[in-house]
Amino acid sequence: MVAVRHSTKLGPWLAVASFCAVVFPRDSFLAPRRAEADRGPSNNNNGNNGSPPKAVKPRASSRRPARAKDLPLTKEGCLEEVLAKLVTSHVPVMPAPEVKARMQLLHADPAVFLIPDFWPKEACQRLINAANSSGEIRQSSITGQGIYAGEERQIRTSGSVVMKPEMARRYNAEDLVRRLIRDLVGTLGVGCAGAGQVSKLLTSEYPQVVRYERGQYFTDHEDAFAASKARVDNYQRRVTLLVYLNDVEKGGATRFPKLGFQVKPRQGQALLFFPSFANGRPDPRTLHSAEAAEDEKWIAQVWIGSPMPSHRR
Ligand SMILES: O=C(O)CCC(=O)C(=O)O
Ligand SMILES: [Fe+2]
Repeated sequence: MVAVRHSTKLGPWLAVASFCAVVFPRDSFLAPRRAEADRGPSNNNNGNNGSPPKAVKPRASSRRPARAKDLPLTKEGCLEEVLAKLVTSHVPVMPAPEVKARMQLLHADPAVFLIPDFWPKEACQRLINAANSSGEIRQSSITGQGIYAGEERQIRTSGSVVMKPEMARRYNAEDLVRRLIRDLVGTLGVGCAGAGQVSKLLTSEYPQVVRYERGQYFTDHEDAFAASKARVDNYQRRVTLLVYLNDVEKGGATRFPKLGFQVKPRQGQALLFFPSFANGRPDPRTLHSAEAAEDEKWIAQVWIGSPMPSHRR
């Protein structure tokens, strides 16, 4: 198995607040630490038992909680039940009612949510413009055990810019970066531990903006760190949020080969899933990839993490 590291500086953008509706990232940071994965593509590179992943068509908004097609758990397919289970299995998610009404359940166990119209088109375009005008987009970083210089290009060929505060400020995107965290915590209620309380243990890595030019891709990988690595660093990724910043007509789908579906990028849509269990072990079912883009693709991406349970003080 190839071991992969995503290289992203960690910063406590996620301020801890009493009420999840009013959470903003902090401007001052604790000493940044490296968040590196040595967990990489597991064994499955070619989809689900050789059959091509099915496209997932976004559904129209509905006041009723959404149900995923082909749910592996027929009795647990209801959005409410999936949210209830997440509290103990992975991380609590308590979306605001108007968001919950729009949330689509793409997969029940493990939970994968799609939120159409998470961000307005104008905000998406502004973040693309900020990343573009920064001139700081570099080969997306992956280094790790067993990977030699140059090999990372075979695993991930996209370009990224890490939206650190000074960068966001310089390119007029500070409000958007703050909004990304605020929406993730305040609107989607990630980490809300009941009665509006946000877990004090969660922190956010610096958001990244990623560009895939024609032919660029990211092969099968897990976002969580190997448990051994997470224990040493006392940090594990708990939540992945991807916001698709543009419509991508051809290529660029996010694929979940073990779950048998893929998501076509639509501007403003968000994809939410949980790369590790509550006990800090990676959830290998969340293996995913970005298929090669034909049309240019832009995403914003943010990881929320926490200390490993046994290290909690
Ligand atoms: O671009 C995508 O669709 C997936 C990106 C991803 O998995 C990542 O950045 O970790
Ligand atoms: Fe990923």
